[in-house]
Amino acid sequence: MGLHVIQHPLVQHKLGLMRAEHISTKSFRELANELGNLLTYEATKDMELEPETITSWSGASIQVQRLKGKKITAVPILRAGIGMLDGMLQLIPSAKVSVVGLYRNEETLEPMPYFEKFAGDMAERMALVLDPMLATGGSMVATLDMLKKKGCNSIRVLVLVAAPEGVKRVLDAHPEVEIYTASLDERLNEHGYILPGLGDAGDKIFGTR
Ligand SMILES: O=P(O)(O)OC[C@H]1O[C@H](OP(=O)(O)OP(=O)(O)O)[C@H](O)[C@@H]1O
Ligand SMILES: O=c1cc[nH]c(=O)[nH]1
Ligand SMILES: [Mg+2]
Repeated sequence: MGLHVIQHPLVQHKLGLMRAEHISTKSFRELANELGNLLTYEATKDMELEPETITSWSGASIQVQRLKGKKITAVPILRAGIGMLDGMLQLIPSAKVSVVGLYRNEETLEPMPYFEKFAGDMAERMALVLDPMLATGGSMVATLDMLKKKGCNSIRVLVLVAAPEGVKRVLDAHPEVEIYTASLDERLNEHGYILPGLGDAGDKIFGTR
């Protein structure tokens, strides 16, 4: 499938609130987490279940469903991806967290790696990569390259806003990856910012603008 643009009304409403010019740090941060939660819900819709027999409250033996298969690691890309992490962990509280640190060189727009710390057994895990912005796609492709080097081959990407340029770059380099986003925006401006976009998501989440 490749790209999934989530049209759920709550997702679209919350993203619309985030686009306002004078949004506060508090509101932007809350909404990033709420959308992290809703995108996680959508991105895990097809997870496999397996039946298990348990003793229920009445003492009867009943069959229930439990999640089967791969363990999960959340992969927030520093800094801005941290803004979606709590929302994801509300739904998957037992997920391990692997952290990748990258910033974009403002002149060249190339990703500059500065940190990585992965969970164990990456080959056995499904990675849910978190970053509010998929712009040129450089940071995301660098992250996916790092994940694959660790043996991780089941990867889903969760971004609040995606530019067509970034989607193409990611899917050209990693065609099997699924991208979940609240919006496929119009384009990048001459500085590599997404239009209409959200502005600098990291600065808005951390209050450093
Ligand atoms: O698709 P790209 O062109 O690579 O741009 C997207 C990246 O840029 C932003 O991070 P930034 O470099 O601003 O770092 P920050 O999260 O620390 O603010 C954003 O959070 C992505 O990681
Ligand atoms: O629009 C953009 C592009 C990259 N990083 C951001 O925070 N915003
Ligand atoms: Mg930033």
